[in-house]
Amino acid sequence: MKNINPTSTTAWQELLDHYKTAKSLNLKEAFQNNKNRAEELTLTDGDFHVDLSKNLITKETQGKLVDLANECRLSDAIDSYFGGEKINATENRAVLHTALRTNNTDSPVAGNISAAIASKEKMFAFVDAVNNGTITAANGQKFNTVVNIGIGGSDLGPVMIYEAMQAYKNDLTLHFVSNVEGDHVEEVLKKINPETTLFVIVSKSFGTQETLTNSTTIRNWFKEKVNPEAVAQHFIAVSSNIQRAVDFGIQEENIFPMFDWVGGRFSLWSTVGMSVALSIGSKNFQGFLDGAQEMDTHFKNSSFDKNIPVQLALLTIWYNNFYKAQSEAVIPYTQYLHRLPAYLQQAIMESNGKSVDRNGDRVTYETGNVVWGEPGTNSQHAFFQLIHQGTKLIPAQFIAFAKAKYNQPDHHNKLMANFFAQTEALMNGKTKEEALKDHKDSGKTVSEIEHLVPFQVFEGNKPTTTILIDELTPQSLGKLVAMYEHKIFTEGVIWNIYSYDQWGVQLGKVLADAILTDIESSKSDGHDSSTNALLKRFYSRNK
Ligand SMILES: O=P(O)(O)OC[C@H]1O[C@H](O)[C@H](O)[C@@H](O)[C@@H]1O
Repeated sequence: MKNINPTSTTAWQELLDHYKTAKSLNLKEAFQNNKNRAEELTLTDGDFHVDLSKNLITKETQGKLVDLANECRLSDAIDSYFGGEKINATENRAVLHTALRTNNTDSPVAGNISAAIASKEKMFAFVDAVNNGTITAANGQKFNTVVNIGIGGSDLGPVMIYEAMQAYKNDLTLHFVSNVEGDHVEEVLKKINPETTLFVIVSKSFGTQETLTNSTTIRNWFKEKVNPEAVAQHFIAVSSNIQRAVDFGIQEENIFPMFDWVGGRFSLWSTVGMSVALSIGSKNFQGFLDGAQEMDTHFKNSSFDKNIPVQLALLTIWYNNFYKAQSEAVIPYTQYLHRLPAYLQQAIMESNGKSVDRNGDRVTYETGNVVWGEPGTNSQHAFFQLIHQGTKLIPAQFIAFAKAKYNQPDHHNKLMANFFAQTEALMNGKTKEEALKDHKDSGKTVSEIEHLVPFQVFEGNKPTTTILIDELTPQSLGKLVAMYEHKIFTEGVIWNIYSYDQWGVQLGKVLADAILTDIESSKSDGHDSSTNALLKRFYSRNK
């Protein structure tokens, strides 16, 4: 991939100029002045309807942002991405999570795709056998519980999908143990019957402290509760480090390989999805992969002005680098997606939280957007106040599904009414006149009204993107997640950073190990005075 500093492009300079006038865009007026605005700024792909028109852009802005993508050679970068070039240059690896969801082996990465298919088939054979009772617990009973032991990409994706796919799950109950906190593991062990539980240890490296600590504790507990011989039937592993998994005591046939060309935070399509596949069945898991493939095709083949991930990424660049927005919100209007923001936090912030460009130089512009969110309508009763009336610009993506899973029209209509009302209200705000009107016949005095009105005026003009999808299914969920993956990729290309390493996380691991050695010998004098005092306090109170 070419190393192009985005700020040195002509398009960037033009965007800087354009911003001087564009920043006074008033959305309400823009809609009044252009009856076709919604149509002109809406993108569709099958069941996805993505309305960008309530954003602080015009067709001209969009054109200039597309020029930026072209100058940054996004097209070549997409070819390198799907073509298996080692775009994760600092780790000398290709980035091929897209190879996990295609059956088309007529591709420059046919070898990777064939390996992915073989590994998926092994996973599906196991999933089907557990689901139909061919593979059983050591006592011959059907497994009724699965515990996924993993962290980061080996946890957040599977949890998010499991929660999202509740309407598709079978009678297996899943639990997730991720945090190294002993209390987390204890709380899960309290709820399960080891005799009918399958434990899935998920660790790409099989070297992550939290996962190995939890796995060891659970295995010891299991040996005591059941018997040591039964470990072979009750513990399986997903890893790219087969040897370490074997050394841990997992039978080789129960190790499901993953590949070094799939990054942890993009691995939910691989055998990392084992627990989820067990719970929704292989057919639904295949639907999830198929949906992602639909988005891959859309991303590869659509012109940039009609390309959903590209346009979403360009909006992020526009707000982040020109409006200087600090964060963006993702608000799914369904409880099923309550873990989507947490999942996206890793995918987005671990990928693009970088301050060094591809030449190894410190960037001179903002990268990596902060992302956060919670489901609507709950979040309306929590942090929406700040989006409506705070001082910060928080562009928000609103996601909803036209069709609900259960026939509760009263609920669904109310949910959707809120969904539409919020983006409209964020855009329109409330003028002084409108606020005054609300007090008509209120019985309040003029001075009481005048005192209140300034607090009840909303500036409006708050940007939102509406993503309206037909229905939450394995297919549409896969498509949605892939949409964000390609958005992340596009941002990384334009920011000229490496999106697929995470050296900052490694540093945290090393430092924790050093302090652990101190804690194990009750040492509290090797650090700064704050850390030394905190260690002392911990020793004295942990009794
Ligand atoms: O799957 P593992 O090798 O155990 O890694 C788990 C996690 O470790 C680190 O936190 C990485 O930054 C994550 O990207 C990864 O998902």
